[in-house]
Amino acid sequence: MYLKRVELQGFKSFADKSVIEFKQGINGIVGPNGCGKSNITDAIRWVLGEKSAKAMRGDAMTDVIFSGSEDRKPQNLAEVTLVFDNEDHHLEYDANEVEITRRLYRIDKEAEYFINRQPCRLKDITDLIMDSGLGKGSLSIISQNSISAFVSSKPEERRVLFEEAAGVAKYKKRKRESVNKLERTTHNLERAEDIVNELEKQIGPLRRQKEKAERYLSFKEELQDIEVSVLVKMIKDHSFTLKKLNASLDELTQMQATKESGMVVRDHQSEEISKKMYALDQEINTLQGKLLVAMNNVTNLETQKVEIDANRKHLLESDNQKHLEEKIDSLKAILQDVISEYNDRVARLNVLKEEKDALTKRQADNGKKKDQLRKSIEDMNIALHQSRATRERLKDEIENHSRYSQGVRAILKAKASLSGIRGTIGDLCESEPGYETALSVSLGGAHQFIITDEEDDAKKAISFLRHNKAGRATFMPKKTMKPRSLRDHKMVVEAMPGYLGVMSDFVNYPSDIENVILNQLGHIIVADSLDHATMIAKDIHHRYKVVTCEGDVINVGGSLTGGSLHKAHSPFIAKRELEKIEEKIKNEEHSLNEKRILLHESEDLGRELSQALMQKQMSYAKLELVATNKKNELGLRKSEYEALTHESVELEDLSSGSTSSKLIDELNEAKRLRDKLKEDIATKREIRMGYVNDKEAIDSLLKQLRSELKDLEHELTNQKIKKTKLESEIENYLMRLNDEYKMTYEHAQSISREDLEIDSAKDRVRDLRQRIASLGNVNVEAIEQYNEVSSRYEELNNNRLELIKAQDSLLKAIDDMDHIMIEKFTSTFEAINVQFNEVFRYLFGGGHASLHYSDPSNILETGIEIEAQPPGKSAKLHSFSGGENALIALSCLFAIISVRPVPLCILDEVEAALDIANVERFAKYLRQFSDKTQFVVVTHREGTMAECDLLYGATMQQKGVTKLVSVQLKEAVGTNG
Ligand SMILES: Nc1ncnc2c1ncn2[C@@H]1O[C@H](COP(=O)(O)OP(=O)(O)OP(=O)(O)O)[C@@H](O)[C@H]1O
Repeated sequence: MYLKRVELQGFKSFADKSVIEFKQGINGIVGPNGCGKSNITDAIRWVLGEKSAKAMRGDAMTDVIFSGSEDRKPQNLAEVTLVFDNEDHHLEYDANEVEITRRLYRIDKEAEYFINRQPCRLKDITDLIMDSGLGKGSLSIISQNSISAFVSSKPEERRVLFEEAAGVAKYKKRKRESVNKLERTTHNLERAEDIVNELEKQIGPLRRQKEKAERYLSFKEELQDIEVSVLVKMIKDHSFTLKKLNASLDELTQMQATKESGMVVRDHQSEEISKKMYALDQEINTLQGKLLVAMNNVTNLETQKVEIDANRKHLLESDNQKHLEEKIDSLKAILQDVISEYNDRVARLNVLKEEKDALTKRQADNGKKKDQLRKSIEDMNIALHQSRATRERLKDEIENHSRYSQGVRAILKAKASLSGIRGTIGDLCESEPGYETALSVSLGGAHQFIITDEEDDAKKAISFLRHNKAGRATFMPKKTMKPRSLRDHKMVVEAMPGYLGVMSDFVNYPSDIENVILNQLGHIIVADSLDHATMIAKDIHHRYKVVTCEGDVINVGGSLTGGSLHKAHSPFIAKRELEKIEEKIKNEEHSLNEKRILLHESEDLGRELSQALMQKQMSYAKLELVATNKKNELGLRKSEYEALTHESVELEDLSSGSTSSKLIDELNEAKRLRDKLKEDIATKREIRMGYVNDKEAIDSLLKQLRSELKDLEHELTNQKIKKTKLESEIENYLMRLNDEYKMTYEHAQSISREDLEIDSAKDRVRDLRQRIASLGNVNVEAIEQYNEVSSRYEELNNNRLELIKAQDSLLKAIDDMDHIMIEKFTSTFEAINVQFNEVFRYLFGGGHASLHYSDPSNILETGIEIEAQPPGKSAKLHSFSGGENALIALSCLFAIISVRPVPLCILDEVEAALDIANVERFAKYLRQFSDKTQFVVVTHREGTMAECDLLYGATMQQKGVTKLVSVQLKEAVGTNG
């Protein structure tokens, strides 16, 4: 490696661009004082990284910029480039030629550095030349001043040269870096240890808190897992029991109602029977009065007849023949009476038969009527049952929202625990009669939209649905919703045929939700027919929806929707249907009651008819016996008559020829009346007896019913208490699910465990609750805090261990470097020491010199002492002459170069103080080393010039501006001269 070229511009006295080519060997620069020779050495030192303005012989670094002369203006920029031949790659740079440039601007004092024209940092330059022999402290640039100061300088200052020669600068720099690093590492380690200690203090209590929190969370988790399942199971069991209880309650209520209505009916029946019995008693009394009269009448008539019969008997029994005619007449009269009585009985028998037949027929007719009534009551019962089932289904649809989506149902169920939920549009409004279908199609699915008080209520409800995975719902905060209307089109449509109004006109709703209703329905037109609807829609350019009462829709934009509507899907239609079915049930119940009354009447009549028939049959049988007796008597009288008259007579002849006596007719009539009254009284008594039995049966039934009803009421009260208890327990379980676990029952069901044994699960819940309570205050955040602190602790502890490792390896590296440096330094020092003595002896022509460590115990920092004894003199450095000092310094310089050759050495008038003989010796040394070291020598001495391979003469042809020209030795001597 050697310096090929120096290019300067604007640097000190080099105002113009100057290029100085150098060769290997010895390059001399000569010229008169002050013409700028040393500025070249300054330029080289500057590029190689000099940072001291003083070393550059100025006050500030900008002093290196050409400051102007009489004829030239100052310049703003100084730039110097050194071009090195690097074919041997002495400089660790992958190029055969290395250009190093430094530039400085006056105005902003900005410095720029380049290596091979690539911008770089100053450090890159110092790193590049380090250990190349060109670095700071090397022998590359030695001035007259430094030569003369060498001997008198401090031993420690001198050491720098030896270090450079020993090539330990690199290690020293690395050591310095390592030491700095070690300091930083130690500092960091101390800090890390402080923090680690601090964290160790925190981590213990935090760990305990964290473990407590973890126990708490694990208990909580297990508690939730079990308790949710327990609650679900309890709700399920309770609901099942409640369902059964409800069914039983329904049955009991039904029974109660049946018994109550049975009682009312029986009471009424009993009362009716009492009335009838009273009426019968009245009738019987009257009849008995009449019977008494009739019986007296019969007795009177019979007495008269007995007298007549006695007279006749007397006449017949007398033996007087002259009275035979009278006897025959008397017997004939008797016979006629018997015939008359017999005929009367036969006639009465016939009447009784007719009456009996009539009663039998009436009884049969009444029986048929009863059957018909029973049949129609049965049919009406079935119809009523169906109507009631329809009513229950509709009620269930309306009350349990079975048609609503899952999300809407979940919100309505949890309504009590959520704030501001008013209900669905479908629940809150009702249509005017006849507009149910129109309202249904107008709202569509919006009847499920949930109205809330505030927007916040809707947000909370949505987060509730999300948390419980309970589906979706649409919410309409009543304060946020904006009402809609037909605006300017209202006037137009109002005048159109078939326009009935806007949908909201036909809806009843609470006043506070008006905005919501107007938002949904305020802009929907209702028309009376599809034709009119089409016309209206066309006229308003299909801007608004038009609906008809039949449910046809003309949508915004003009599309049409229509057809039949599934009624069950509309809450409004369902409500109307419910009203209708209620009315129907009322009518059916009324008709059923009427039929039941008719049946009772028919049953009563049946009973009366059968009693009357029975009496008739008894009367008939009695009369039949009387008629037979009369017939026998008649035979007897006829025989008596034939015996008396000695002739056979036909009864018809006797009866036709005679007229019945008035008495017999009266008697017959009296007996008929008496028998009739008796029969009537008997019939009425039998009926009354029937009523008595009925009343007794009814009264005993009433008694039984009353007692059963009492039992029923008691049972109902018990079951209602049970029901209330069950409901409140279910409510309580649901609240717990909601409050403690923020869950809907449906969600809880989806995650609950089926495999739990309920009693042991309940025990576990109790146990866990106790454990949680016994934990006291728990800081759940401690887990996060502990994790943070512990990971920080771990990180810092690792860091600390890394730092300790780094510290160890730095210490080892420093130790290694110290060993290398000591080894290199001592070996180099010793070699230089030997050479120093030799060069000294040569330059001084005898004597001896040596180098010593000022502190042998500390090779790494020891200074270098010089001991020199020129021939015949004592060894005291300060007493040497200037020339001797220079010779000693040069001895050392050459000793060093001989041990560790440098590629470039710039010597600025170092031999100025030597005598001619010594200048020559000096020059010879230069020649001796010039094959390994390139010399640039600034000199005034001819002896030196004579050894130069190339000579430059510095001139100032223009005042203050240096120019360099190549000169021959003779010229050079002249120039200096
Ligand atoms: N910034 C600058 N601008 C212009 N000229 C400068 C600047 N700095 C120094 N000089 C001039 O450079 C000259 C000194 O140059 P230098 O020291 O290189 O001379 P020299 O040839 O080595 O002299 P000697 O032989 O006496 O050592 C002075 O005349 C000084 O005015």
